[in-house]
Amino acid sequence: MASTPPTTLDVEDGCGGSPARRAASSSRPHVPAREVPGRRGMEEGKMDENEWSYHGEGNKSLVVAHAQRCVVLRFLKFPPNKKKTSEEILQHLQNIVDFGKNVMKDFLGENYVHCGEVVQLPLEFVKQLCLKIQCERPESRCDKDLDTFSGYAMCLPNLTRLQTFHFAEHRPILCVEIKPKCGFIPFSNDVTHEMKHKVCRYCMHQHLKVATGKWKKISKYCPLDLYSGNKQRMHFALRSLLQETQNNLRIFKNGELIYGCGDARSPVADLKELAHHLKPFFFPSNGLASGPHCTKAVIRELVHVITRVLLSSSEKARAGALRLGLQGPRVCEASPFSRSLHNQGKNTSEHSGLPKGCLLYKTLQVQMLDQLDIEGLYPLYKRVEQYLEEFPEERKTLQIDGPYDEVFYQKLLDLSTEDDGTVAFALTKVQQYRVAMTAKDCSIMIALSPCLQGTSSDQRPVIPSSRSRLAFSVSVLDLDLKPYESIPHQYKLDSKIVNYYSKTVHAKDDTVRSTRFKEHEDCTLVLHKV
Ligand SMILES: O=P(O)(O)O[C@@H]1[C@@H](OP(=O)(O)O)[C@H](OP(=O)(O)O)[C@H](O)[C@H](OP(=O)(O)O)[C@H]1OP(=O)(O)O
Ligand SMILES: Nc1ncnc2c1ncn2[C@@H]1O[C@H](COP(=O)(O)OP(=O)(O)OP(=O)(O)O)[C@@H](O)[C@H]1O
Repeated sequence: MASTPPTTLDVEDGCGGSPARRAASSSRPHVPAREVPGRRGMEEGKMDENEWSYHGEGNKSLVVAHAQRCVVLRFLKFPPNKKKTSEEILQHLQNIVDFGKNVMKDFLGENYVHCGEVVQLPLEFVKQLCLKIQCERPESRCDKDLDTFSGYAMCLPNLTRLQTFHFAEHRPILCVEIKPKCGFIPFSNDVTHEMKHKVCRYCMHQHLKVATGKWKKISKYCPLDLYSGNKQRMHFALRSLLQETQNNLRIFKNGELIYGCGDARSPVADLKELAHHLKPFFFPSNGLASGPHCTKAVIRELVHVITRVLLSSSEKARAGALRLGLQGPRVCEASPFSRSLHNQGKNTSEHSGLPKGCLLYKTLQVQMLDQLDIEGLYPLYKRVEQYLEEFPEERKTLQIDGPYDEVFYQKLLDLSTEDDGTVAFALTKVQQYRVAMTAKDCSIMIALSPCLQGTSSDQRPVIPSSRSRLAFSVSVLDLDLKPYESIPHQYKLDSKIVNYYSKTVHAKDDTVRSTRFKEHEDCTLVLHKV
C-alpha cells in the first residue's frame, strides 16, 4: 500500500476526540468543512442511503452528495465484464489520493486541489444506494456499473458549495463547472500533420464528435480563447459554452444542477430559465425585472464575473513548480472569434496572457508537460513497452502503476527533450504525458455566494457584481492520473481526429465557414469594447 490505509467504519475524524466519544455523540459522519482530512466515523449501521442523492457522473466515476453536509462520495465505475478485486480498487483509489497530494497540489497549488480520502463503507449501504440512484443515471452512462463490491469510495468536499462550514450554508450558492480541455496548439517538431499546428484538438474533435452522433451541434467554444487571458476572447468562449454546453459546462444552484447536461443529449434548461435562476445573484431590483433585456444583462454579468474569477490569483498561490514558456500559435484558426477578427482585418494574435497565479495558467503549464505531442511520445512509449516485455518485473520499479510519491513527482520536473536513447528518458516523457493528459481533462469548479451586507467574507476572496459582492472559491476536480495503457488509444484517436478534420472539413472549408457560424451575426456582439 502506498500510504495511509483507508478509513474504516468506526474511526476518529480529523477534528480530534476519541472514536468512542464520536460514536456516542453522533450517528452521522462528522466531516470537517474545508478539506476532508484525517478520518471520519462512517459507522457500521449508521450510514443511511436516504441521506445521499445522485449528483453526477463521468466516464469513470459516479458521485453522490450528502443532503446536509458539504461532502460527496465518489465511486469508481467499471464495464460489467471488467470487475476488479477489492484490493485493486483500494489501491486505485489510494493512488488517486496520493497523486493529488504529491503531484497536483504542487503543480496547481494547495488551495485549488482537494484530495479527499479513501473511505470504507458498509456494503449494504452501497447496495441500497446503488439501487436508489439507478433511475436517475443518464442512459448514456449506464454502460458502466457502480462498484458495489469493494465498499471503497472517496470522500471529498462538495465543491458545488462554498467550503466554510460543516453544514450547508443558508446563503444561495451558485457553482459553475467548466471542463476547459487542452489550451494550447502542439509546438513539437514531431507533429507530422500541418493542420495540428493551426487548429486545436478540441475544435478538430468537434467535427468527429458530431459525425459520430456524440453531440448534435458544433460548439463555437475554443479552449485557446478561454486560456488567452484576453477578456473579450474569454467572454466569447464562455458565451459559446453557455450556448452549447456539451460536457464542458454545468451550473449548479445550491448544489442542484440547473443548467448543462445531465444526460449526453438532453440539456437541463434554456438560457431564459438560467437567467431566472441567476437574477437573485446578479440583477438589481431584487430579481423582479424580466424580459429579454434582463436575460441578456444577467448572462452578461455571469460571463463577466466568471472571467474575473478565472483571472484571479489566490494569495497563497505559489508561482508553481513548472516554468514552461508558451510556444506555438496563440490562436486557433478554427475559432469563430479569431476568424471573425481575421475577416475584419484585425490582429488575431492579440492576447493578454494569463496572470501566473491563476488556476488556468497553472493548468496550462501542466498540460504543456506534453512537450512532444502524442506523435513524438508514441515511439518512446514503445521503447518502454519493449523494455517491459523483456523485464516485466521492472514495472514496479518504473512506478508505472504508482506509487505516486515524491520520487515520482521529482522525475516529472526534468524537462529536457534531448533523447539519449535510454529507457529512463522515455519513461520520464511517458509519465509527463500522462500528467499532461490529466490536466487536459480536468474540470474547474467556481462557487459564488453573495456576501451578507456589512459582514466580512469569512476570509474568502470577493468579487464585485452589479447586485452585491460575491465570495468565491475555485477548485479543480477529476485529477485521476491517466493510465499508461491509454497511450495507444490516444495515438489512434489523434490520427482519426486529424484525418477526419483534414479530409472532411478542411477540404470543404468554404461550406464550413458558412455553416459553422454566421461570423458577422454571431461575433459582432463580443467585439464591442469591454
Ligand atoms: O480524449 P478526449 O479528449 O475525448 O477526452 C475524453 C473525454 O471526452 P470529451 O472529449 O471531453 O468529451 C471523456 O469525457 P466523456 O466521457 O465524453 O464525458 C472522458 O473524460 C475521458 O477520460 P477517461 O477515459 O474517462 O479517463 C477523456 O479521455 P482522455 O483522452 O482524457 O483519456
Ligand atoms: N468533489 C466534488 N464536488 C461536487 N461535485 C463533484 C465532485 N467531484 C465530482 N463532482 C461532479 O461529478 C461529476 C463526475 O465526476 P468526475 O468528473 O470526477 O467523473 P469522471 O468519471 O472521473 O470523469 P471523466 O468522464 O472525465 O473520466 C463532475 O462532473 C462533477 O459535476
